[in-house]
Amino acid sequence: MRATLFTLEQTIRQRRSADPSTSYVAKLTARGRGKIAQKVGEEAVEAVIAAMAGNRDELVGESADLLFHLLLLLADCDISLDAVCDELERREGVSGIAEKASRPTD
Ligand SMILES: N=c1c2ncn([C@@H]3O[C@H](COP(=O)(O)OP(=O)(O)OP(=O)(O)O)[C@@H](O)[C@H]3O)c2ncn1[C@@H]1O[C@H](COP(=O)(O)O)[C@@H](O)[C@H]1O
Repeated sequence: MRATLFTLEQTIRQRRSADPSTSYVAKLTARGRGKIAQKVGEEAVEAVIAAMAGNRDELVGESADLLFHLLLLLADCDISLDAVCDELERREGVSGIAEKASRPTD
């Protein structure tokens, strides 16, 4: 999975400057960060709807759409997938319950 996402990240970075008439990545990039962010939100909602409907095939497809558009947004913000993976690795073995309990209270 990680290799697939890294390959897709590279493809996205290469396609950002392609001809928008032949590249969806270039076309959406040209529409601006707000539009890319909006697509991430839409795909997330579609994934949630598929999950709640119990539609596994739909959820797989919408999850792929979501990951693709998230990578596009990260590329637009010049944030590498490596940075996100590093953050996830930093969290490995730390229970979400324990982490939340250790936060300073306001
Ligand atoms: N993984 C994907 C991928 N997943 C989804 N999509 C496109 O994302 C778009 C999302 O479709 P939607 O119906 O949600 O959106 P839309 O048709 O733009 O509709 P509106 O936003 O206008 O309402 C579709 O055009 C899909 O084809 C993708 N387009 C490209 N890739 C990868 O990116 C590479 C480069 O693509 P190009 O830049 O198009 O060459 C490809 O080789 C693929 O590996």
